[in-house]
Amino acid sequence: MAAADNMSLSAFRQLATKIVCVGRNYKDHALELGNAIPKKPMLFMKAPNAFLTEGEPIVAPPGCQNLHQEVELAVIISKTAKNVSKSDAMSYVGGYTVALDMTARDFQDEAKKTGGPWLLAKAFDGSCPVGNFIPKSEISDPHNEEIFCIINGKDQQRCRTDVMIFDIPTIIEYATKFVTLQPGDLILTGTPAGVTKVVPGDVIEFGLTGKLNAKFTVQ
Ligand SMILES: CC(=O)CC(=O)C(=O)O
Ligand SMILES: [Mg+2]
Repeated sequence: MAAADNMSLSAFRQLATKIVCVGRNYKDHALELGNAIPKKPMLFMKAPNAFLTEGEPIVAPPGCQNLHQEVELAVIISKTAKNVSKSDAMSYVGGYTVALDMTARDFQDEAKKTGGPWLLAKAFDGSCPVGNFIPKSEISDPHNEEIFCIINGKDQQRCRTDVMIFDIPTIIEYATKFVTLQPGDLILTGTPAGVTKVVPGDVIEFGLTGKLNAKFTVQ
């Protein structure tokens, strides 16, 4: 059995060396922020210092005035993956979770203007709250699920995963040409429309309909 199959959330969190994130993978979200639709997967990275699990508060990075939530289906890698073909890609998946790609939107807007990197906007400590581990066997088709995000009891994001622009095999094939993925690494597959500013006291619930619910509070 591969290393990350059937493991607990805390085990994969300990193994993970990185979180690879796909940007602009849902047309409606790219358009809501005035971005072009990408022709190939747009990748950036967070480090394990970004992980938050339930019970830990979401905290904006110093100086951020516009913190946004982005709910995303996350894929957990089960074995070392380098130059993986699309046809083999799903055998490298050990399970799933749902995560928030917390984004300091003001820092990101500034970086976009100056051509600077997104590190402070996307990879600050605690920028990746994650839900529980969902074993691969519980999801027969990750492109036929619904992700949701509810803020203070109100639906904020809800979308089926079949509309993602680049599917999971395409993302794994593309990413592993450049970056070796290790067991426990996460791929965040991008967010649909509905990102918004969150402030201290907000309660963010998110998950995969019928399969996962997670709840975090902004401090
Ligand atoms: C514009 C973004 O912040 C890209 C991103 O993270 C996404 O999920 O899309
Ligand atoms: Mg994102």
